[in-house]
Amino acid sequence: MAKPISIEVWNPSGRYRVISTKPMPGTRWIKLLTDQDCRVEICTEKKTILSVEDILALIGTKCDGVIGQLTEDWGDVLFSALKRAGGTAFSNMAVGYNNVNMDAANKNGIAVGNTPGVLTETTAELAASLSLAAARRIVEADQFMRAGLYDGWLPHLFVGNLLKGQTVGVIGAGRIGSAYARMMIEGFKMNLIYYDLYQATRLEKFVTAYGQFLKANGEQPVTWKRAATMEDVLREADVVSISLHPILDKTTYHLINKERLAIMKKEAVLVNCSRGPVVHEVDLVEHLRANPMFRVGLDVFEDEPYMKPGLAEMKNAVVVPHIASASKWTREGMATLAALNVLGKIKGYPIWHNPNQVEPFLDENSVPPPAAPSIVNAKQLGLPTAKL
Ligand SMILES: NC(=O)c1ccc[n+]([C@@H]2O[C@H](COP(=O)([O-])OP(=O)(O)OC[C@H]3O[C@@H](n4cnc5c(N)ncnc54)[C@H](O)[C@@H]3O)[C@@H](O)[C@H]2O)c1
Ligand SMILES: O=C(O)[C@H](O)CO
Repeated sequence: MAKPISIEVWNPSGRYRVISTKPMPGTRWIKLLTDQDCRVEICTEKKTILSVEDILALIGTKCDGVIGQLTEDWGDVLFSALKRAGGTAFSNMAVGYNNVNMDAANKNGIAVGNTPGVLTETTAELAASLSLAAARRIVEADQFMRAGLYDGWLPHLFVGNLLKGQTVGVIGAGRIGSAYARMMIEGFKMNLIYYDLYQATRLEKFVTAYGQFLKANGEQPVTWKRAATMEDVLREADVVSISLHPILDKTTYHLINKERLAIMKKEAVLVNCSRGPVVHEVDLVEHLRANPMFRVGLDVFEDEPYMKPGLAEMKNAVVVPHIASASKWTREGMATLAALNVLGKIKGYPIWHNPNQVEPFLDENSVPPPAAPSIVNAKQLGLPTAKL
């Protein structure tokens, strides 16, 4: 489109022009901006993914900050246009920011925000749901019922995997990976093996304490192990969940490929709620085809919104459209954090000291702290941090 036509404007006389490239859930984020002298323009175009040209037209000649989406390509073209328009702030409405070229943002002096924490539990719950759905063949069984194929209980009908006492593997035991691990350990009494560049001390302490609790109650205690290599996790785990860092670089791109799939158990479950390109999807389809008892739960895909040929036909794959953070509370909270990131930078507020603790910004009954909740390039831009 030459110029976006559908724009919803809030507080037209506001001093700072803030654009949201999509309508976002809730209205708190709009009020927080308009209360602080922002004119908020929301692009309401029906098109799902805006192109760079679309966003350039939105930015125009005067724009202080933009709230964008993970589907958009934020590189030098957009950041330099934002800079020319007088802008200093951009925030993804997402914790992951692999759609953002950080070098370009730094070069143009644009602060880049993300939305950690608020989506941790929601995303972990979806990863747990996919683990169960895949292990217990829920989607396959549902389709079978709806097709009218059920003609009575059978000993072999949709036999799946028991989770209790099995080993859950987590690759990337950060916020989401640790929350997922706790759900699987507490809920299904699974043992843990994880791989991360850093030690997940709190998670280890939790598993130790829970194991002691189970033992004191006469139950089999759960255990944990920090793996020396990712291969150890793949080899030992019955259910593996990937919950890695946002940056897709040579350490995370196609991390799960033919060779690594081959070392997994034949009846393992693999869940990906991180980013699609972490898994070599063509190799995965081949592996699913050759190993019908191997199952996968996918929220993300290598070439979203598309799936690689063959994946849709695989009965041993459960696929959902990137909905891991899709609970009402979380999505409204993500919108709030993204808006406050942009607002904080525009107003010259300091950066919040701990992006793992963003609760004070999410309490609807109080005024949020005068800070930008999470700016990922604060250090590079020399922005001050504050504990308020
Ligand atoms: N599917 C979704 O809707 C959805 C929702 C939220 C987050 N995500 C994705 O999940 C990611 C994780 O989010 P988070 O809040 O848990 O982030 P986080 O930073 O708390 O955790 C990421 C963990 O990965 C580890 N890590 C990074 N590179 C690694 C490597 N090469 N090998 C092993 N471990 C590595 C980090 O040390 C860290 O502990 C996000 O960046 C995003 O891409 C997806
Ligand atoms: O990175 C993220 O936040 C997700 O992919 C969307 O919630």
